[in-house]
Parts: sequence; C-alpha cells; structure tokens
Amino acid sequence: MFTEACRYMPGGVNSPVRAFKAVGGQPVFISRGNGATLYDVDGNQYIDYVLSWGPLILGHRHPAVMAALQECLETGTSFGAPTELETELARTIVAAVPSVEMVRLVNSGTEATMSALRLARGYTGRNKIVKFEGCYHGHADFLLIKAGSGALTLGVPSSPGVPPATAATTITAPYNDLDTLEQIFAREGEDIAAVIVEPVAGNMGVVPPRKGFLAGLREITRRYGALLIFDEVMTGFRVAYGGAQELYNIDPDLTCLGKIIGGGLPVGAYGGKGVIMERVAPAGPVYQAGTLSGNPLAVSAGLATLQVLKQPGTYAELERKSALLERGLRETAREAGVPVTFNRVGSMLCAFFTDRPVEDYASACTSDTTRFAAFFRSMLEQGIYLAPSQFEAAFLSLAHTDEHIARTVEAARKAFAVAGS
Ligand SMILES: N[C@H](C=O)CCC(=O)O
Repeated sequence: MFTEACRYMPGGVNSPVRAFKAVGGQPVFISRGNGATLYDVDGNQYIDYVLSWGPLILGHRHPAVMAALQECLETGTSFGAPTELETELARTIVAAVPSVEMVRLVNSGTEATMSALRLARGYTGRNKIVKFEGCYHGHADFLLIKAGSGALTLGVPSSPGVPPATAATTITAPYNDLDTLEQIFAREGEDIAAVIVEPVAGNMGVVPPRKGFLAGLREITRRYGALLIFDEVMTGFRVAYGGAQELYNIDPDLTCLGKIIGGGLPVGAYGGKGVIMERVAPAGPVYQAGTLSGNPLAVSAGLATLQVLKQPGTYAELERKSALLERGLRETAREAGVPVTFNRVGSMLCAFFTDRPVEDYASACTSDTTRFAAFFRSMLEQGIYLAPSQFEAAFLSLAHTDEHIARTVEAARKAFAVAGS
C-alpha cells in the first residue's frame, strides 16, 4: 500500500510526519479505530497515543460523537450559510476559554494562527512578529521559521519556499527565555505586532513553560503595545477545559484553537478580546473567509466532545491516568539504566533520551534520536502506537484504561532495554 501511495502522493502521505522517516521502516496503514485502540490493515492492534495528533481526547468513535455526527448527517453536510450549531460552539468556546469574548471558526490550526496574526498586524498597524524556536504554529510562510513538529523532524525547520522578505518579518527567540525577548523588544518593539507562543510547547516534544515565562510575555507585550497570542491548538481543552490560559492564569489577547474543538474532524478557530475581534470582516476590515468554515459536521463532533469534557472529574481522571503512565515509564527507564528526561503537562507527555532538563529547542535537540527510533520500533512491534518522531507529544484519552497503561509500561520495559543496548 505504501509503495502504491508513493506513486501518487509525495512521500506517500498527506502530512510529512506520518511517513515514519525519522524512525525507519514504513508507516502503518490504519483500517479503523475504537476507543484507545487502532487496527491496521494487516490485522494488528495498537494502543494509540497519537489520537490523530491530539483531537481524540475521548478516544476513537466515542458514542456521543458518533451519535452527533449521525444526527447531523441526516440534515446535510455543508450549507455555506449560518447555522445555529455554529453559534452554540462559539458560545461554548467563549464560556470555556477565559480570555475569549468572540470567536471565528476556520478549518485548521494553520488557518487559525495565520488569521490571528493577520488580525494582530491589522489591529496594531505593525508588521513584525515574534515566535519561539521549536514552536510550531502550522505551515503558513511566516511561521515556518525555526519551526518544530514535522519540519524539525525532517531537518527543515526553516523551509525552502518562504520568500526572504516574508521570513524577515518573523523574529525568533529561545523558548523560556525572557531576557532575549526583552532585548528584542528594546531593539524593535515599536514594529512588533504580536508574540505568538504555544503556552506548553508540544511540537518539540513536550516543553512546559518555566515559572513566570508566560506572565513575563504578558507583561512585555503589554508594555510595548504588542498583542500576545496563545496558540492553544494543542493545549486548548487538553491541559484543562479552559486550556493553558486557565491552567496558568494568563490573559492573552488572542487565542488559536483546533484539534479537540472539532472532535476529530477538520476545524480551527481564533478568538479573543471583542475590541480586537470586531476588526475581523465583515464587522471590520481585516479580511478572512472560508467556504467550509463552521462546517456542521465538525461543529457537531466538536460540541459533543466539549459536552463530555465539561462533565465533572474528566480532567482529574486524565491527570490520574497520565501520572500513572509517567510513573511507570520513569521506573522502567531507570531499571534499564537509560538516561531519559520526562516532561508532562496533564495528558501531554514526552520522553527525551537525554540526561539534561529539556526547557527549550536547544535542549530538546540533545535527545538521542537513534535511541528514540529504537524505542519507537520496539514499542510498535509490541502494539504501542507512538508518534513517529522525538519532537511530538504522546496524548492520553478518556478511553485509555489502567490496563492499557499497564500493558504500555510492560512494553516500555523491553523497549528501553533495546534503546539502551
Ligand atoms: N504536531 C503536528 C500538529 O500538531 C502533527 C500533525 C502533522 O504535522 O501532520
């Protein structure tokens, strides 16, 4: 199947990181998923820690999501006109995410960040933006500079094809480093429209913000009249119902969302303070549009997902399971004598094959990727499906049981030994 796929699609895939290039071998072709389990076309089963790269926080085919989709399908698939469901999702997001007063639905995380930055530029009348090394905000030209995720995995963090004039509007700084950011603002703060950040970096592995880092971003941007944009495509409704901004109690100007709010269907959103969002067309002059934006299927799946997540105890349960997994993995790595640094925030987890703390792009890159590849392959052989890159997070869902976790830890016992040999 992969050989055939490669004849018709570049690298045989529709998103680069799926191709298993960094871990050797060929990608697994999936036939179906259920709960926390993935099934491949050869009949193998895997406990899934990719979860479609984060959206499936309830697991595959959650009954509430399936029912919402079935009901929606009966009404049609897309209208390109307003629906009541869109308002309901917008209202749900506004009620959940502390800083968001108005929201615009789009079709992907890339669209969300791209549009939020256009809005920031339109609102401030400034051109430059700041992003952090190793953070990934989708594949818009001006964001593919020292980017994480698949771009970092494949060794093209700054992609060819981005015009130098466009790249020149993006200033990069090390994650978790306020001193460098201060220097950048002192030098060119008058020209900076926005700082965009993953409040928990999840695209260079998982790198939590140092204490005070996010508050520092808030203070510096406010002082210079620049906007602070939280890219919560990954962390939104993942690390807490109200996202990282709820967890760390920070008030960004704009927030980008995606993944979970579409319940596994393509979606994105950007939102924030009303005074800024009112600048978006047709309320204001900053143009942004989309044929399938607010698509009823994605909106239905997203709404059903958020309704389940809102029930009391869901995040405590995700935390309990994630802590259980982390503890088990730490113990097995120690037993195997392999130096591993674990970073985790809620149900986002990552193991770096290094003995030093990982707090930014440079330290993430100290991870031994050869060891990671050996670990990954051993886990896959034992039925554990991890992201095929050192620079991606593992995600847990409500569908993961203690038994799944115990099996994963058992598999890791062997995989760490293999990685260490
Ligand atoms: N880390 C990426 C998105 O969050 C992985 C998804 C992709 O590149 O296909």
